[in-house]
Formats: sequence, C-alpha cells, structure tokens
Amino acid sequence: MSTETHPTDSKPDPRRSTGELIRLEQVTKRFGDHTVLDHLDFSVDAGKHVTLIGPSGSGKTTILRLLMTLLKPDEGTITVDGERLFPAPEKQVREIRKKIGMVFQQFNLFPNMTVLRNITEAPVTVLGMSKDEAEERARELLELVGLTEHVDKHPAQLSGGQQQRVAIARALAMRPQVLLLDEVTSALDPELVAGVLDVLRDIARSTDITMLCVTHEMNFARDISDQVLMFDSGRVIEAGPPEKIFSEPEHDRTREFLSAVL
Ligand SMILES: Nc1ncnc2c1ncn2[C@@H]1O[C@H](COP(=O)(O)OP(=O)(O)OP(=O)(O)O)[C@@H](O)[C@H]1O
Repeated sequence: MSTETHPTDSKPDPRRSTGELIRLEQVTKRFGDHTVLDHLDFSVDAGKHVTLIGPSGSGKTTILRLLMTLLKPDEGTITVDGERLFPAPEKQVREIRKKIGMVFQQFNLFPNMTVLRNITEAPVTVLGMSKDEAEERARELLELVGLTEHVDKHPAQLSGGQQQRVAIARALAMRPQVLLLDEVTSALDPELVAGVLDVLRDIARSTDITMLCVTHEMNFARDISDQVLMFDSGRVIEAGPPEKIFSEPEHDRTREFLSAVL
C-alpha cells in the first residue's frame, strides 16, 4: 500500500486499513435463470488499483453494484474491511457503505444543486460534517479535479467531462476507502475522455485510495492498475499485473478479447 497521502489530507488517515480490504467468496448472482456471477472468488488489497476487463455481459458492473449494495447476491459472502457486507444486518451495511464511493457512467448529479452543494450535501447529511468543513474540503477537491471556477454553477451549465469530474469530487468528499469506477468515460464525447482519465490517474498516483475499476480504456487500465482481472461468463479466468495480462495473456479468451479491443 502506498504511504503517500491525499493532497487534500493534512495527515494520514488513521482509519485507513492495510492488507485485504474487499473479499468476495463463492458469490453467485442470477437474474432469472441467467447466472451472471458463478461462485466468484476474488479479493482486493487496501490501496491497490484493480481493473476488471472482459466481454460485454460478463458480470463486471454487477460486481460493483453488489459492493454498492444496489444488488444482493443469491449465494456467497462479501466482506469489506473485515466486516460482512453480505449477509449482514442493515446497520452494519450502512456503516460499511460509508467506506465505499462510486462514480457511474451517467454522472447522476443533483440537477437543482450547485456544484458546491452537490459535493457538500452527503458529507453534511450523512457524515454530519459541519457546513464550513464540507465546503473547505469541496473547494480542495474542486481544485484537484480542475473545476475551481465552476463552484457556483449548476450541472447543466457544465460539459459532460466537467460533470463527471464533479461526480469524482463528490465521491471523494465522503473520504471513502474504496472508489468504484463503472465505465466512467463511456457516456462522454471522445474529446472529453482524456481530461477525466487524467484526473483519475492523478488520484491513483497521489492518494492511498483503493480503486476497483470497470473500463474499456485499456491504456488507462495499463497505466493505473496493480492488477487486472479478466472476466468471462461470471468468473475470473485470468489475473495478473497489467504488463503480464496485456503482453502475455495465457488464456485464449483473454487473447481474443484483447485483440478485439486493443
Ligand atoms: N437488473 C438486471 N436484470 C436482469 N438482467 C440483468 C440485470 N443487470 C444485469 N443483467 C444482465 O447481467 C449480465 C451481466 O451484466 P453486467 O452489466 O454486469 O455486465 P458487464 O460485464 O458489466 O457488461 P458491459 O461491459 O456491457 O457493461 C448481462 O447479461 C445483463 O443483461
């Protein structure tokens, strides 16, 4: 795990864990008679950046949605920071959820709130942070994502790339231990993709946050990942550092997938 701290942190966060942070054991998820995840096992260590790749429909987004508790598995256990996320009592789930932030393909900003309020709302209402502290942190995060001058605008006044950068700042404002990124550039015009990926590269480099990322941007995956997991039919069929997966894949399905997308 990186010992570097976030540029907006004055000191290392003592809540940060080391060692294994996320564990899925024998997780199965079905939609009707379609088994999307099939006795899936994998774990992510604290501070690592893990990218999920694989064909459309292989279950990558479903994993992020399970971690966000937007879905429940049919079988198996999910553990975050040593505590059960599933199965678990509702109160425990709420506490664990505070450790997890997510950025979606569609930015999902609150349209009637300013950029600043979009970022401060959850820290104030969910974490009980004072308004002043939340605003100070929001301004630091807006600097990190390069949007300082847009603080008083509403989402509709921003480009898609700018909105997505606000969504990233909003997720970070909750000081999550884990950031889930679900194809965050897929809905953007091509010329806006690089700006968002640069912000994420910067965050990956300069913070100790754990990232679990679904992306079709293979160069980005190569740049930020400590580990790449190749999915097929609801299972991890190959895992390893990006230089290994992208240059010397062992599995035929990985080779086929990469030759189609690279
Ligand atoms: N709520 C749902 N109800 C029914 N089927 C669903 C639901 N959510 C996902 N699925 C199905 O589960 C399968 C896996 O979906 P998922 O979005 O996890 O795949 P993915 O690997 O992220 O694909 P992509 O790269 O296209 O986003 C797909 O066949 C999808 O149609």
